[in-house]
Amino acid sequence: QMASGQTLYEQLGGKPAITKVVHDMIVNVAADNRINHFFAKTNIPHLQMELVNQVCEGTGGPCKYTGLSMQQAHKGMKLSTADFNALVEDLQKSMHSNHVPLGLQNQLLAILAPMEPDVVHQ
Ligand code: HEM
Repeated sequence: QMASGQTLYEQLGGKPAITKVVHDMIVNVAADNRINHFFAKTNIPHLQMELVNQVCEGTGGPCKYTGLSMQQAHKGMKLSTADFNALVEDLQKSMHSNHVPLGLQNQLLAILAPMEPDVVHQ
């Protein structure tokens, strides 16, 4: 998405801002009893690094996501749409507290939403 010649990556504030939003989302997930059990054995710094690169690349930034496919990454977790929506809420809370404008929030969510079929019921 280009608006006023800027990528969504640039409009979000680049890698520092994306790193902050992803970090605070993970903090929200850790406090979210609906879904935090899924992350009990997860290497959180690694997950954060992968997520930042994924969001950076997906929004037009100069990064390369090197992790697993979304289907592979969530295989065997048997995630539901409710789990997916809980994580999205935790991301929205993070974007809100980091003062990401609603239009940009919705653009990022529109990039993530199509991944749902690869994440849930795997
Ligand atoms: C659009 C939504 C989502 C995206 C973009 C996403 C992205 C990712 C990425 C990039 C990884 C790292 C893959 C790797 O290590 O190579 C990952 C791992 C993981 N995801 Fe997601 N994810 C999403 C939804 C969810 C949901 C809804 C849950 C659970 C409620 C979840 C739980 C996990 C867990 C537990 C891991 C770590 C697995 C491990 O310990 O290695 N994800 N995800």
